[in-house]
Amino acid sequence: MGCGNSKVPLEASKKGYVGVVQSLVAFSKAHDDSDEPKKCSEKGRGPWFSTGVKSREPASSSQQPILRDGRQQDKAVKYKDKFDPRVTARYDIKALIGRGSFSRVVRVEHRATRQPFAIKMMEVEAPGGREVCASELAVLQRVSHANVIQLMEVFQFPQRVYMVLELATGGELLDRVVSRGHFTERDATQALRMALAGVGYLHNLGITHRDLKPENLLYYHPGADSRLLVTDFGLATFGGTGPELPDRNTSDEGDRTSVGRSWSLRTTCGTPEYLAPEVLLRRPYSCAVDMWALGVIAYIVLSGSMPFEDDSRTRLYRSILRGKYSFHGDQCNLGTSEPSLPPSERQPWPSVSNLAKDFIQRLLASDSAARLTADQATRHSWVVTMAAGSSTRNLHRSISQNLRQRASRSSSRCPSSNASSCHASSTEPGKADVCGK
Ligand SMILES: Nc1ncnc2c1ncn2[C@@H]1O[C@H](COP(=O)(O)OP(=O)(O)OP(=O)(O)O)[C@@H](O)[C@H]1O
Repeated sequence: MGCGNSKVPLEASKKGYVGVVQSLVAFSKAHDDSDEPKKCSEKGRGPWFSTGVKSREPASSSQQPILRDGRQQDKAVKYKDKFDPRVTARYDIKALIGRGSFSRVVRVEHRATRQPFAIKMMEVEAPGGREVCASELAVLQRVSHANVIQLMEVFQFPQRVYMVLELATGGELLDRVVSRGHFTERDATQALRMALAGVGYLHNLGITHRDLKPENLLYYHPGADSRLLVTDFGLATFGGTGPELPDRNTSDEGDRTSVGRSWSLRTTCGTPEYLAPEVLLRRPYSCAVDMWALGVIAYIVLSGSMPFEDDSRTRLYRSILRGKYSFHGDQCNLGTSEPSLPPSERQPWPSVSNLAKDFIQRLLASDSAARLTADQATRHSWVVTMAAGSSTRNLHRSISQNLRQRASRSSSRCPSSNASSCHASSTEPGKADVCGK
């Protein structure tokens, strides 16, 4: 279940990782006209080799039911032809999972071990594909954490890159919220703690994700004890973490590599509803943008509605810059034509604790320097007390109702007049003049 518009892509021709796949292609052409994938047994030596299958325990086949097999399998047959035979010699393609802007993701089985994996096939030659692929690979080849999707092996050819990934079969974060019959603040903190663990790990490595949203948080398996995995590193970058740079304005037009929180990033990218104010203001920004996005995610998980939403991009950005959200409900939901629940029951916020609201407010702080870091967020009283306590207040009905209504009105979103009248200013006002330019 998705929340948000299509993403704002990486600005073209930035320095940094663009060159990685180019050099990979050049390397491949210069050294091997037969288009043979480069092999290596070790991670981290460079992007132009297969890393060899890693040994993280895959989900068992009994933990696979979420993938819808019928039509996907037919499509998989179609996509099999597009796969390089050197990949299909090793992996049996079972079903199509989904498509991204530059990618197709299929469920596969390792022919020798019968272990299930996902393969993300990326079109390197599509416009913009090179940058996205290079960013994703550069990050995936360096990470290993229980809450971050694990790269197992890579096959790289001039036109396509095949990333063999851990297979996540538990579905997206919000799908699970809806599919459960019961959802409490405690459940929310459990999910957020896992997301924070993954994001904190990335930040400690100097990586900023830049496209955190519920769709990019996948459960490893359908069981209640599943890990939650941060996925989709197409917009991720090295930088934005580490000691603050002495001169915040020295950055060139591209992102910089650096090793907490340095305001070293400049590229405007991400998904509109999740963009932090500093990104919209085109100021140098840091990994704090991920913490803002986690604030948006926390708001959605607890209410089923978006803190910032508008059909008009300009108005959406203006509300973000004004910090214009409220804990009083979502006018868009109130305005729907089939209100199967009375407004009081569509409003989870009166039932949500003040601590939870405080958590969100500290993440949705317009001043990025005041925003919680991943480590601070993990130690926030709401996360600590809810994880230890047993909150029984069931928010499920109103959250899932709101989420379903959002999904069903995706083609006819609520009138903007409603949206602009429904939010009260709650954080730093006064920045609206900057937006819409
Ligand atoms: N390792 C994985 N296991 C299971 N499903 C996955 C895995 N990786 C990606 N997916 C799913 O495959 C689909 C396509 O993912 P992909 O990352 O290629 O694109 P996207 O993020 O949906 O789109 P875009 O590239 O435009 O951001 C999504 O539904 C995603 O949840």
